[in-house]
Amino acid sequence: MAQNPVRVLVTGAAGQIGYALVPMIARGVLLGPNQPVILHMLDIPPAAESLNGVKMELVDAAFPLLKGVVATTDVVEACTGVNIAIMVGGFPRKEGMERKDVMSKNVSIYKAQASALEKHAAANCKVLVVANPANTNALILKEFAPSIPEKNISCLTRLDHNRALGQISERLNVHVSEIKNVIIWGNHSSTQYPDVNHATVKLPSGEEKSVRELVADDAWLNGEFISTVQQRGAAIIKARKFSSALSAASAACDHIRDWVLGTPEGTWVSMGVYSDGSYNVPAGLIYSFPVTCQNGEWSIVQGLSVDEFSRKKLDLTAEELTEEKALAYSCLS
Ligand SMILES: NC(=O)C1=CN([C@@H]2O[C@H](COP(=O)(O)OP(=O)(O)OC[C@H]3O[C@@H](n4cnc5c(N)ncnc54)[C@H](O)[C@@H]3O)[C@@H](O)[C@H]2O)C=CC1
Ligand SMILES: O=C([O-])CC(=O)C(=O)O
Repeated sequence: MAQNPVRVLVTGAAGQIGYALVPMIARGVLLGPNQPVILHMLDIPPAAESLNGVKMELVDAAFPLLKGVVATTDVVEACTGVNIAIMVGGFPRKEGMERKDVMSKNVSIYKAQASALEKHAAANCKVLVVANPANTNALILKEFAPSIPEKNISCLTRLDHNRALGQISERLNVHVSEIKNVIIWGNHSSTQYPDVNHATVKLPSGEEKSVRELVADDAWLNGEFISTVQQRGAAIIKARKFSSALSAASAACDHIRDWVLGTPEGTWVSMGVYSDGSYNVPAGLIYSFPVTCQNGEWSIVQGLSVDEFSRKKLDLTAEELTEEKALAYSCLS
């Protein structure tokens, strides 16, 4: 029997990530090749014409899985009945703006969109926030949508996770699919901590070996590797003059797909989720942890050892998130 279509909201759909993301969703990259979808696309009125152009291209692409498109500048229409919400729309930092100015704009956007989702989305809607500052936007969304379970609100750090896999793959000359269990801890910012202490590589013999052992260069792993992943977004902006879009869209699909369909046995991924105090990370932050997913629910992987070097890095990125949270709250008052 044909499956009912899933309604997927993409905000900021006329932007760069939106343009890369909506065809991936319509092709089945998000939810698999048998799951029909209806796309809801939201943008702001100045982008309405461009948004309509994206809708025209979706029609022209004649995607077999795409059962409908709602393209709108009305947040209520956009949120109505959605099962999955990918929040890409936001206010970017512009020349001469202070951090607080950007935070203040995004706090009011995420507050308003939280209310619309809470009132109009389908029950059990899963939310992924991509727009920066992603962790704190997700936290504001959670605060202003109290009836959406905190388990259903997350932010994107899968791009950083994939970037870490990419760096190890290049260094060891092994395919990314043979590497697993890197971790991104903390904020989607330059304080994030890409951690390979539990990561392994599957060798052609079938044996699994630790990344640290195979790289055999702690100075690189504790130095250049970390800073390369932390600064990758900035390096892409320098090279392309625009921020990452195709890799961000692809990571958003990876995040939702694993959340809904589950992570493979023995493998974890990184997701920004509401901290319950695991690993002594302050409760009440949206913080990136290693998670496994089953039956549409994530759980934080417990019991991993954290050495002194890592502890400092986990704390540093938590401190930044605590400061961001305070700044966001000061914008509300
Ligand atoms: N978490 C992550 O890994 C990553 C996050 N990002 C962030 O994703 C966001 C989007 O990036 P791009 O697509 O490159 O930006 P973009 O500027 O090309 O697109 C953003 C879109 O959002 C729209 N928008 C602005 N306010 C809105 C609102 N209130 N409601 C709905 N739409 C609204 C804009 O009109 C624009 O079309 C940025 O905040 C960027 O920093 C980018 C890459 C990776
Ligand atoms: O830095 C940016 O604006 C884009 C971003 O989040 C990333 O590429 O990780």
